[in-house]
Amino acid sequence: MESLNVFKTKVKFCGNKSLEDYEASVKTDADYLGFVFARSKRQVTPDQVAQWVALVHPRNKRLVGIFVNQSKEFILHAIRTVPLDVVQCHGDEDLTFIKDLKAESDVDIWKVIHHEDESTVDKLKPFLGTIDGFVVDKKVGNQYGGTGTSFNWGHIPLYDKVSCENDIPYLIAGGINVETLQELLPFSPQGIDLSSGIEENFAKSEEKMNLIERMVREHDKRTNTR
Ligand SMILES: O=C(O)c1ccccc1NCC(=O)[C@H](O)[C@H](O)COP(=O)(O)O
Repeated sequence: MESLNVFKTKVKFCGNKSLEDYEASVKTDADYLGFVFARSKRQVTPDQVAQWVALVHPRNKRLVGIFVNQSKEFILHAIRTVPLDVVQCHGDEDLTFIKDLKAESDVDIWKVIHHEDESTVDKLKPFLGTIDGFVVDKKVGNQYGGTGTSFNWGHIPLYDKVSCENDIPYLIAGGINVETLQELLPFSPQGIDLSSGIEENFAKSEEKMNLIERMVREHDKRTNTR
């Protein structure tokens, strides 16, 4: 019988920007698949994603829409078009915006915090009690995500504490790939979120995704048997 306290690191494969990317990600054991509806080299439209999901069932995965400072009307349109489970607000959206969005939709709302220093964690405070989860990422210039750049992971315990105290999940994002994951796993983040690190020639690589999953599973096995 499985122990009740088995810990499973959540995995999100983000930035699926073609049917081929989506099909490759669906085959994995990831918990979440992400689609960037914001301006980006990975930008997709709600209509495109709706077509892919109609063609290939997402199995047991939760679908996450990524938005950066976009209108509430556009986000609600995306929710009506794609069976999204989560809206990830990846820009400078404030509490009023998130409360309005929550009032008009029944999806989970995650807020992204861009880590700068140890005080960044305080930026989460106003959102606690409203958001359903958060993602910690790294902003580079005016690029809000998908940069392949990581922040100082020594600060993860600060975010972990907020997550435990408020009983909300979080993912660590930014610059995670098959090499850097070795340095990240000792911090035992609750979940990881990857985009550039699972690409090869700008397409999702099944090989990289499988390797990432294997590394995470081995880490979980070690942690759970400690
Ligand atoms: O992936 C993008 O192009 C992107 C653009 C603008 C905002 C967010 C974006 N991605 C959202 C994600 O959740 C990524 O997984 C996260 O930023 C990590 O990206 P990476 O450093 O490339 O792994």
